[in-house]
Amino acid sequence: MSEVPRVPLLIGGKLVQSQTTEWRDVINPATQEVVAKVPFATREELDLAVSNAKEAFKTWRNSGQGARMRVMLKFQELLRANTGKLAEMITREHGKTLPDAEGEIGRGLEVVEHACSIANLQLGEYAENAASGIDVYTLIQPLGVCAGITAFNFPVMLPCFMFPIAVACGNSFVLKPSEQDPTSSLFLAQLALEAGLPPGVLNVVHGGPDTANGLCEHPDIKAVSFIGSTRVGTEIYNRASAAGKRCQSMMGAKNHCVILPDADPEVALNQLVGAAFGAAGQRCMASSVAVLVGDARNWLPDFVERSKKLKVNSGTDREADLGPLVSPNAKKRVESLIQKGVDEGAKLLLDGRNLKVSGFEQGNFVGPTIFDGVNEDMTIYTEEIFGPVLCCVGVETLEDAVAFINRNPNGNGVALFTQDGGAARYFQNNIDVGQVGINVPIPVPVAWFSFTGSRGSKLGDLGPNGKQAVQFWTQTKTVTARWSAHAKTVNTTISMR
Ligand SMILES: O=CCC(=O)O
Repeated sequence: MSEVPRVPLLIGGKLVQSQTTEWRDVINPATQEVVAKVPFATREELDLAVSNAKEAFKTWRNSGQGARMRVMLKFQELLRANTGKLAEMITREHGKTLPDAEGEIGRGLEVVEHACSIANLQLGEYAENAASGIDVYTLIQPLGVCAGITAFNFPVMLPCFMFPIAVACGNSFVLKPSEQDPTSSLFLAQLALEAGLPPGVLNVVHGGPDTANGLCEHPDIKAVSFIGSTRVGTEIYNRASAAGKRCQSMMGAKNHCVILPDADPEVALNQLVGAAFGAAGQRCMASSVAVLVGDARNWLPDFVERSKKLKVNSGTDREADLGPLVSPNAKKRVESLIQKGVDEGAKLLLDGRNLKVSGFEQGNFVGPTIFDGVNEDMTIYTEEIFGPVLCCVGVETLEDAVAFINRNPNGNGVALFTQDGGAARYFQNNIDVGQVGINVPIPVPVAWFSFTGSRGSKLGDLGPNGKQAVQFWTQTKTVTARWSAHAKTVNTTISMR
């Protein structure tokens, strides 16, 4: 029997085997096969990663912008060339379908492409003669050693939401990917080093809560970015902030999709099927609540029929629409929330429990599940389910829909389907959610716009990507400078008098 591979750490440009005694199994969610073992790094290993990053920062911060952009250009090329290999790693450890994995890599790639133009993004301001003979200008400088802590659901895209812009700005970085699917995140970092990042500029340490807390409290780390659940994100934000660090936590959600009766049903229903059940609902931007306005409520039977047609199978089947959930625990949690929905009186229109997938009987599968008659007090509405479960709510008017959504504490994403421009304009103006889709079900912005989830879905001012990412990973230094006039100029001036 071949031995299960042990996932190394990446410290100072080298892959190193952890000396820890604490290892966890990395499990294929479709088969329960143990595909790797991941270490929970020791405190010494975490410190070593940070000290390597600190050392590397001394020279990397003064490297030319052109040099940093060329590394990113090479990195995007390597990411493209290795998409197939990365996608297989993601599907093996996360479970999502290969097309979903490739889609995720594409979204990560977009951020790397954005980082290729860092010289245009990291520009300061200059005022000549702000006062007579005095110039004022800003330097947009890197912070130092930065850290990223990422969730399991996008093991390539979420790290890409962090380190490419951070290192392109001149920082060094320590990444702690999810211990549930670490292999693709590590390989991603290796590609960045192969592209030309000097040793120590990007390091990877694996682990659990102790490692995350260690990064939040390490005196040599200046900023922490987190993407994951609200519970963990709040803890990370509080710890990192108390330790005096800049922190951004992008967290849980309950994303509503409003369908007006004037929408094109073919478009709206198909898009909602994908947005609610794609990636098995394990994404912070999944549509988890459908708000059906007026007669759009009559479309529910049609929606249920469309949802029944989705194919649930191992992510390696390219025809599959949904793969398994990430772990048996995740499946158990989602199934118990479904039961809670039934117990609390919601109407179960489609039940995805007790699904057996032929050839993958051990997989953590849950099929598309639809509830109608959901109200604001039900647990299936108040909790983020993170599974393929859609809650449906009926309201009379668009104004009712907006009021209903604005009462929800989360503010990650929202969508509206309509053919009425005035309604769309009213909606975008009045909805209190940071990312709005108009006839677009999952409004994750392209990488040159920032990820602007809001309210309960976010802690910290600045989001990943776009201009906000550059602000997050840099500090502005303002210089007020007076130089006495050049001697020759002085003489000329005097002689002209
Ligand atoms: O998980 C967070 C991001 C997304 O859903 O695309």
